[in-house]
Amino acid sequence: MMARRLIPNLGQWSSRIFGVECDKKSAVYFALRVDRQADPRGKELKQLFGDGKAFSFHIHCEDRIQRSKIYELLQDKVSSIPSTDCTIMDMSSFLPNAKQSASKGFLLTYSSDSPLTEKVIEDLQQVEAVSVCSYFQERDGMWWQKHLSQKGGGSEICPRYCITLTEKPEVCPTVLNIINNDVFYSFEEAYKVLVECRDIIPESQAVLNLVDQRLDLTERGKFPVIVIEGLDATGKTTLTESLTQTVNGVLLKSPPESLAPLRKRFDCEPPLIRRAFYALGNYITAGQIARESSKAPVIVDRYWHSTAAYAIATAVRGGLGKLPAGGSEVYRWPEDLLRPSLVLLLTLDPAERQSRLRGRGLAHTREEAELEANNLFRQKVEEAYRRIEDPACVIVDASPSPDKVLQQVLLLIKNKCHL
Ligand SMILES: Nc1nc2c(ncn2[C@H]2C[C@H](O)[C@@H](COP(=O)(O)OP(=O)(O)OP(=O)(O)O)O2)c(=O)[nH]1
Ligand SMILES: Nc1ncnc2c1ncn2[C@@H]1O[C@H](COP(=O)(O)OP(=O)(O)O)[C@@H](O)[C@H]1O
Repeated sequence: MMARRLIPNLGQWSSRIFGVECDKKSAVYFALRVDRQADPRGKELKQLFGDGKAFSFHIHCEDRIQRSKIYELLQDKVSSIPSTDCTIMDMSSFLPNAKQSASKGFLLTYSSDSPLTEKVIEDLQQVEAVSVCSYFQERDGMWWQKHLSQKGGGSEICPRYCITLTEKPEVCPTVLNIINNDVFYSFEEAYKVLVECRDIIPESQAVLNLVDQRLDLTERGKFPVIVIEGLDATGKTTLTESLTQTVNGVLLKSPPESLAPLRKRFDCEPPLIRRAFYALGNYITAGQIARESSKAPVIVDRYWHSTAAYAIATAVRGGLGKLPAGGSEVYRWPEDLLRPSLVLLLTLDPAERQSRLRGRGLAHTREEAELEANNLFRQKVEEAYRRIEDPACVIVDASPSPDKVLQQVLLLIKNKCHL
């Protein structure tokens, strides 16, 4: 007997809002409606759902670790359909109160019959935590959302709800999702994620042990703390090493060496887990910065800007215009994380960076590969870097020779940190 799918009751759904990111520029929002009056504004829904078939997939799972794993499965499944057969759009479902983050999913529309698409829909209906809905318009002009239950075994329960266009919510669902799901704004929030995934990722306990042994110092010492940020192959390693020697400083990096053996394991996890790992790396490094900056200048190779910029650029689908505007709360520095004296962002034109990357060797991580394959992702990372505040990055042109870049940086440090 197939386990009965938990179809959310109307109470939970009656006020749900669905946001569909239709393309790089716009989104359509609709909500379930209790009354059943035809909605003359249905033409946007007609455009959204098209003349063919339309299905949405959402995850209903209380456990956020499981939810993040199932979302990756869902993403793999829907992206296995050739784009010639269908249109896939990001869809989020959320309750109007701004505190609750959205449940991420997809809207799939297609006109001509495609066995592969039908197979994917069939397969996803078998995944208990995935809620599959179809969308159709009746002769009276009303649009309906119908929940599809698993085939076979349980009896067909197919509740359906009227839907109607609704206004764009005050807080965009993707921003809701970023906070403490993709980017962590406190130590406790990141720590909780690793505790929750101990059962499925045994290495989490090793990370938690290292984090528990961290230096719980949060105050910067009397010497300057300079963070060097930038995309891969902009020259961070070269500059941090020469700069550390020149100022007789201490070189640190995030994630710290102690987490290096575990990094590969967490780099292949969903964003929720991977970012919590990197966030905890920043807190370990912060303790080391606090200790070392009481004795000498500290140079850091990547820190919170990298964690936030890569996370935001990954979480926000679509173009640069979809990034949260400057000043958004997603760009704010965690209150409990040691702030550096100065953050320098090395920038380089793509062609020069490519040639340095070739000179250095192949990309190692999935993220580095993504950076090279996806110009838009790279632009979003760079733009997210620039929008992070308190402290904001100071832009450095990294195209001159290593020595000239070093001289430029020494001047900046002298002016800004009186070193
Ligand atoms: N360090 C660090 N890297 C992150 C984070 N989030 C994503 N990444 C990405 C950035 C890079 O594409 C990739 C490799 O990071 P790193 O630059 O730290 O590693 P790698 O040993 O290649 O050092 P290098 O590129 O030579 O500075 O991981 C984060 O929070 N911290
Ligand atoms: N200012 C520079 N001019 C030319 N080549 C550079 C410069 N800085 C670094 N490189 C070279 O570019 C490659 C990447 O430099 P690296 O310091 O490893 O960058 P990152 O740490 O940002 O990935 C290396 O082969 C390095 O020798």
